[in-house]
Amino acid sequence: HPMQGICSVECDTELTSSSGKILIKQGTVVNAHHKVLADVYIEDGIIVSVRPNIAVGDDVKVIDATGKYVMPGGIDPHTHLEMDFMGTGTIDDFYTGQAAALAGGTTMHIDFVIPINGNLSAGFASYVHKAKKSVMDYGFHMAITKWDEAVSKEMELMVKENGINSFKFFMAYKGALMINDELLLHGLEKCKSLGALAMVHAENGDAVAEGQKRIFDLGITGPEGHALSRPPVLEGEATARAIRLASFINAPLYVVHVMSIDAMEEIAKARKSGQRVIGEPVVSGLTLDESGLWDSDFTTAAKYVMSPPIRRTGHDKALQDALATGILQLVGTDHCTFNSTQKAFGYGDFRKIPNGVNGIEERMHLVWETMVESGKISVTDYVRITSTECAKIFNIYPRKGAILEGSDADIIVLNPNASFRISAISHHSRSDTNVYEGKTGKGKVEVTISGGRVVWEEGNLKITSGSGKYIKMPPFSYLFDGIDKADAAYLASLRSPVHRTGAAY
Ligand SMILES: NC(=O)NCCC(=O)O
Ligand SMILES: [Zn+2]
Ligand SMILES: [Zn+2]
Repeated sequence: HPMQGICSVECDTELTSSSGKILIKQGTVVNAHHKVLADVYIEDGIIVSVRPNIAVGDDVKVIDATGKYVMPGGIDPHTHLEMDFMGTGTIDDFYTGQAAALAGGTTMHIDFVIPINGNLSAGFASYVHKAKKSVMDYGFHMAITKWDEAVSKEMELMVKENGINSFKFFMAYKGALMINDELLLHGLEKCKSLGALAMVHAENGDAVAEGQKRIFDLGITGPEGHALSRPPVLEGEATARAIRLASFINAPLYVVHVMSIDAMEEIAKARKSGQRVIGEPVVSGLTLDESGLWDSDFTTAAKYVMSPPIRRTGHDKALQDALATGILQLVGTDHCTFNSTQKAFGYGDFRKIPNGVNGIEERMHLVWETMVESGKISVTDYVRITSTECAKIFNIYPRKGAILEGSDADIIVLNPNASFRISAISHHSRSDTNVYEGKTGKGKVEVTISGGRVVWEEGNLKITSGSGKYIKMPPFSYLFDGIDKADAAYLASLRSPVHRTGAAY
């Protein structure tokens, strides 16, 4: 049964509730650009009105948000639900993963379609099937794992017909998902021509394989070997290489799961020079350090294995500061959950521990605690880095990522005076562990509204399998504005070499 492993969930089989009328009263409505004391009125899944003192009839459900923040639901740009990976499959599917998301205030996520034997259409069809049980809205990125004419043609199809506007290139996972520089160059060219965003997992996969052998041969076989075998320098190198190749092509670039100072500084340097590079830190990198990997208990240590690895203390604070100052732009989770039985596949050989950690349920609370409660950023910036910026980058703003008239009614009510506590006992993921076990903080998502339905209230989930919609994401986001002009200026400048323009020069 799909409810298995989900705590306090009530099945709502009546889809009629989707056309409910809701009034959220007296809250502080926060958008990325502005916050204001106002009411929000919702009908048929859409925000109809945002202004003070909205009067309504008895048929409207009223939510009192006095003293609370009313914000766009979170959008998680980076998840892996029901993904086949490292000889097993992630334990959260589109039902349990999304249930967890809604309980934590996230109302949309973008998952990575993995092609089947390099075939994009087959991969897409398989993810369409997996996502049938969705309980909230979702979009897709797609990984590119090989290159030929068919792949190039299919990328076009994915963008023009299937609503995909971003492709991920894995520079690591040698012998599995990894691509080489030649493929990355082809991919960048193709992405640019389609108005699709190229994303990279930036680690030097050849060096990682060498590092793994070196550490294993030294007799270090436990989870700590994972961190030792792929140090920050390998993330910095690949990030720099991807950035330079993107500059050579003059294509925008999105670096996923930025885990180290080394990678972050490459992004900072490129952005300072005017290059369009987006950096996505993830909650694990922002709030954890590698000490868990040294736990003497294998099950505890193995749960922290993800790639790039969670780093030594210091990287976390530097990533927080980079996020606060705009060097990094939005926060993901890389939710890629395996239970302790799956993690145990790597007992005695850290190279076989399935890579990935949880976070889809915890992101909104942990970012609030780490960034807002700590005084590092404003409430409006919180909305920007958890929702609005993602909607803009993937070209679905202001349908998503805003509380504006006409936007989708994906909304959370956060009580800044209540507190949260994270535990595998009470979380909604199917996993039996949680890398944030025991973390507490101020700020609690008390209500989640998804597509105009109240799905999370008073600690209860009320969700309907199949109610989530696939959100098609159109190409040519703001990141592509002016790219053609820069290209034209570069071409013209070739005639007078001393005046050559372009980031690569
Ligand atoms: N990050 C990780 O360890 N697992 C998910 C796959 C990826 O994003 O690289
Ligand atoms: Zn990755
Ligand atoms: Zn990932």
